[in-house]
Amino acid sequence: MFLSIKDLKKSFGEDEYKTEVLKGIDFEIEKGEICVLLGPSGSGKSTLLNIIGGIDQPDSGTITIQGKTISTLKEKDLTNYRRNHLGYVFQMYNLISHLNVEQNIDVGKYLSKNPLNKEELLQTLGLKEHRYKQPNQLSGGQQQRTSIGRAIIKNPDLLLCDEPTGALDYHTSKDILQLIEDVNKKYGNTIIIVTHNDAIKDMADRVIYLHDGRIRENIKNTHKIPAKDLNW
Ligand SMILES: Nc1ncnc2c1ncn2[C@@H]1O[C@H](COP(=O)(O)OP(=O)(O)OP(=O)(O)O)[C@@H](O)[C@H]1O
Repeated sequence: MFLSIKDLKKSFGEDEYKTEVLKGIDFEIEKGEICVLLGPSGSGKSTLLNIIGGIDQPDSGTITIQGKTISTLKEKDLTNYRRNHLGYVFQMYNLISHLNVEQNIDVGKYLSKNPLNKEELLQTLGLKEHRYKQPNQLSGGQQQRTSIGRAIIKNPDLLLCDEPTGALDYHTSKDILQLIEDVNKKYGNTIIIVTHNDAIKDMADRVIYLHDGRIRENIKNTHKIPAKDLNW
């Protein structure tokens, strides 16, 4: 199994201010799967993604990725884990404003021992003719393409996407979802997408519904459809 999560718990605050956000999460993801994480606002999706991404620590429980338990790693090993295995895509792109498209993608490249070919990736991303533009000269979709490029150039085993289409209109969202699908097909990365958009579940291999800090449903989708055919 590529990713295995067992009895993961997390709370914030103390004593009477304590909120249990994850109340015992168990699931597994196979290598190369696209997993969509759905659930109402406040159900714990981002908290779970941040723990898998090594940005936050659980109170208890284990996360194992390719046989390595990451939930007990110390800071230095956690940094190496993030650097060598993870890519992160956020709703708000988080590009560096004074760097152009290519330089922003290079930020990811420098972090890797084994980066993908940049020319080929720029082609896949549809960014070749925009490579010398700065973020403020790009549309939202082009900015998100750049941020996916930055995350994917190091060829991470695991790509974590937190509301990757949250700031985009319908057509641009579908473009970005198709790009995520292309990347998954071409490079075989395992992908977790957190979203409020229920329609995205149809392109996933696995759909997990969180509700109030617990998994309400964990479904293997055997009839997934191409991102271009999604409708909402
Ligand atoms: N650093 C923190 N300190 C205190 N409470 C937090 C912290 N991070 C998250 N929470 C709380 O944990 C709960 C779950 O938040 P989380 O962001 O994981 O939910 P979510 O399902 O991603 O929500 P949304 O869909 O609105 O982004 C919320 O009640 C939130 O207020």
